[in-house]
Amino acid sequence: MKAEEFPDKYKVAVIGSGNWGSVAAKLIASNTLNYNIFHDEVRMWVFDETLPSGEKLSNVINQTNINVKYLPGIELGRNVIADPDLHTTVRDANMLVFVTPHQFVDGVCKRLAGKLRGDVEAISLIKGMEVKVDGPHMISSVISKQLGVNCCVLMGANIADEIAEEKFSEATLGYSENKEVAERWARLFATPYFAVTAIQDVEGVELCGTLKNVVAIAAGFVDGLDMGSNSKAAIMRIGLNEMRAFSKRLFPSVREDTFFESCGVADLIATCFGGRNRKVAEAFAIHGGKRPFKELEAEMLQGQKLQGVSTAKEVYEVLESNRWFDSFPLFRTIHEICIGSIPPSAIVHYKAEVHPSSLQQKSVS
Ligand SMILES: NC(=O)c1ccc[n+]([C@@H]2O[C@H](COP(=O)([O-])OP(=O)(O)OC[C@H]3O[C@@H](n4cnc5c(N)ncnc54)[C@H](O)[C@@H]3O)[C@@H](O)[C@H]2O)c1
Ligand SMILES: O=P(O)(O)OC[C@H](O)CO
Repeated sequence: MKAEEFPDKYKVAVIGSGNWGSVAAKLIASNTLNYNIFHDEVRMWVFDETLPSGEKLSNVINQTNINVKYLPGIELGRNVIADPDLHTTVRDANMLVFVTPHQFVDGVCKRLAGKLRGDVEAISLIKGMEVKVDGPHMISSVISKQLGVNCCVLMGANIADEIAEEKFSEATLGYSENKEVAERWARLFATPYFAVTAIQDVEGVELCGTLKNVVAIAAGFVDGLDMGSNSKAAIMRIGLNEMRAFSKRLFPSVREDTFFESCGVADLIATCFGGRNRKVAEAFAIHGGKRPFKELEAEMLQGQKLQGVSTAKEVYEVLESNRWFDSFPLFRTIHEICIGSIPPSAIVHYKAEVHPSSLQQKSVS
């Protein structure tokens, strides 16, 4: 079925083919076959690479229907077509799913600007933010502004490998205005094992997904130091409070109940127990902070990317430029540990600091 033969049907393209990108393509591909409103074919952009066998990853995906590097052992669906060319991937599409690691999205958008259909809707599955000279920018707004498109977000307690095996999980779809568009996205993703709830709070949903990766780094430090469950629970509680306070300072419109959706407390729990950020941060602490994250990431994740370390830096830059350090001691400490300024054990000592301002309160005039 060619897109030009059925102009009224929605045509989906997935931009990104890592661990979560491949699972997203699998979920979507099952639904484009199920629902008549979508074209069957799902084109997935592959940032191509040569495998140890000498073959191109995109060719192997098309021959085997499996992303052998980022999601081995899982069939994506025969209607998923891997495409190493970004422009042919999006050429006919009017539903674009962005799912690259966050550090690459700016470059991808620059290449796409002016090359899209006029009726494009976008959704971001990317957990991260960008800090530019004029301040922080959520990834959905980078996509929105650079491409002139509306952009929803989909976040949640979604460890990709578990969803690939069709184990039940939930996700939160954040939208700003158009409920009909949000419902179309929900229909594209939802399956009996992947429950999607749409809420009108795009910034809140995206900030939850972004900031929980920073807290997961702290949870990994606690695990690496073998501090036990009480310390880990304390770090997660303090982290959730800082997530909420930071989100509300950036966007006062962020809704309180968003933190109780899958994108909030549930993703925090999933990531602090089962995620890659936790795992690599644990190794960092076991090595006493002596082996840099970049080295551990390359060794342990085999091409998959951490988001929490760079997000911790981006959050730190926001705290610094706004003089917010006093209100976010955990976020501040996490970044300082990541860059080696203080040891991993500082993760539970930051609260013991005595600030000059607290001493002043006791002085008698
Ligand atoms: N993996 C998960 O469990 C999971 C779940 C939910 C959300 N997410 C989020 O989804 C986003 C994507 O994560 P992922 O797991 O699909 O990716 P990943 O961690 O598997 O990253 C690897 C991908 O990055 C690509 N890449 C490498 N260099 C590139 C470049 N210069 N330009 C463009 N692409 C390049 C690789 O080709 C590969 O597709 C992240 O923001 C992540 O936080 C991940
Ligand atoms: O593996 P992580 O730490 O990147 O986390 C994966 C997902 O974001 C969990 O929802």
